[in-house]
Amino acid sequence: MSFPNWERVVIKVGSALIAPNKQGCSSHYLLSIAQFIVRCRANGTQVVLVSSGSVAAGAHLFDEEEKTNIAVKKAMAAAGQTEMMSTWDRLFDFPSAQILLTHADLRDRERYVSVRETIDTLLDHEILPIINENDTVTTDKLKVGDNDNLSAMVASAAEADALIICSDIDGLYNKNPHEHDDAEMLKEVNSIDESIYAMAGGAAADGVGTGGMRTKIEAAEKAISHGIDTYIINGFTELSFNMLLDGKNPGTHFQPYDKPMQENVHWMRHTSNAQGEVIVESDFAASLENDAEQLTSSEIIGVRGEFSVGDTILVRKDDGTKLVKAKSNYSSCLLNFIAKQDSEEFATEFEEKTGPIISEQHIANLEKE
Ligand SMILES: Nc1ncnc2c1ncn2[C@@H]1O[C@H](COP(=O)(O)OP(=O)(O)O)[C@@H](O)[C@H]1O
Ligand SMILES: N[C@@H](CCC(=O)OP(=O)(O)O)C(=O)O
Repeated sequence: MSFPNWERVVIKVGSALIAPNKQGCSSHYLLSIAQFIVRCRANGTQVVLVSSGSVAAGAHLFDEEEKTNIAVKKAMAAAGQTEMMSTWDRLFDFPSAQILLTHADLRDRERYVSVRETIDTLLDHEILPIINENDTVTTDKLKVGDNDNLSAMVASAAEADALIICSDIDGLYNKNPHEHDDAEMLKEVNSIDESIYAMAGGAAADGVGTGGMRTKIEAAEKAISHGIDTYIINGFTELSFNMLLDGKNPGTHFQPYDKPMQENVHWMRHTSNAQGEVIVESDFAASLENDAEQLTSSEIIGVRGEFSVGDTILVRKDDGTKLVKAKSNYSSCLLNFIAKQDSEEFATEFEEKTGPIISEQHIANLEKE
């Protein structure tokens, strides 16, 4: 077998590979990853690196007892980030570039497109983008929270062919192998459902990782629905990378969808956050995916939250069933106003002039959830 015909890959590297002993960065495990990146580039495959490890790398600069403090964690990330970047940079004889992102940068369509353009431009100039979450500025509302999901969002934004998640374990097991001796590894996952999520536990309490397998499966789900081949592999061993270069699967492979979601629909479904909700009657029967214009103000029984024109909203039934996420052509203020009008004629006329509340080309269907 030979190296897959990937034009672009995203490689995600977990904290344990960068700062294994919580004593600053070590290049011990990074050498074989760096070598893999060099070989990919030599094969004509563009590489984007999503690297964790800033918190773990900066940890040794702070006292043990203060490490649970949020401000100190952010300081650890700020200090560790420079060390992590310089460790990677020393391993390459080509330039690298640092991109620090929060969820706020990705759920805003303009900023998302801007991130994508920057990644494209760096790759066109043979510069290696190295991406991490901007932990220093994030709050609960702004953050992605783990680099597994971040790497899937980046892989989608970059239109990558493959996402390779390098971890401290061989792949996904049917139960946490650190807790169950009889755990068995899955080589191939053809679809992700609740039974797959049920296998996944969190990160080890005494480890440096965040999210464990659950966030890796979330990432895989995001990536495969965009048609991206996804692997969870053991980044400690060079064999994993040699196998990938030979076109073999060294860990768990997640089969991408045959019919991937369109890029803007995928962004709405998996990256964008709903800024507000529009509630319709429980017996609302129209399929908004096929006919978005069925959502008129006369169907709306409630508007929740504040949103502006162009923001993503969630349309759900009164009984809680989620229908679609969609781009709103109206602000919450205006929708509230027309939904409260007694005269249906007024509302119909208004919408005829102003256009539909949501449009078909900006909808992600959630009915199967
Ligand atoms: N079903 C499972 N299969 C494999 N690992 C699991 C499973 N459930 C929980 N884990 C834990 O997830 C860890 C990997 O995730 P994490 O610590 O977040 O690493 P990383 O830093 O690579 O993101 C494993 O070391 C293991 O402790
Ligand atoms: N942004 C954080 C990493 C968060 C994270 O997801 O860590 P990991 O589970 O090791 O990939 C950092 O740089 O420390």
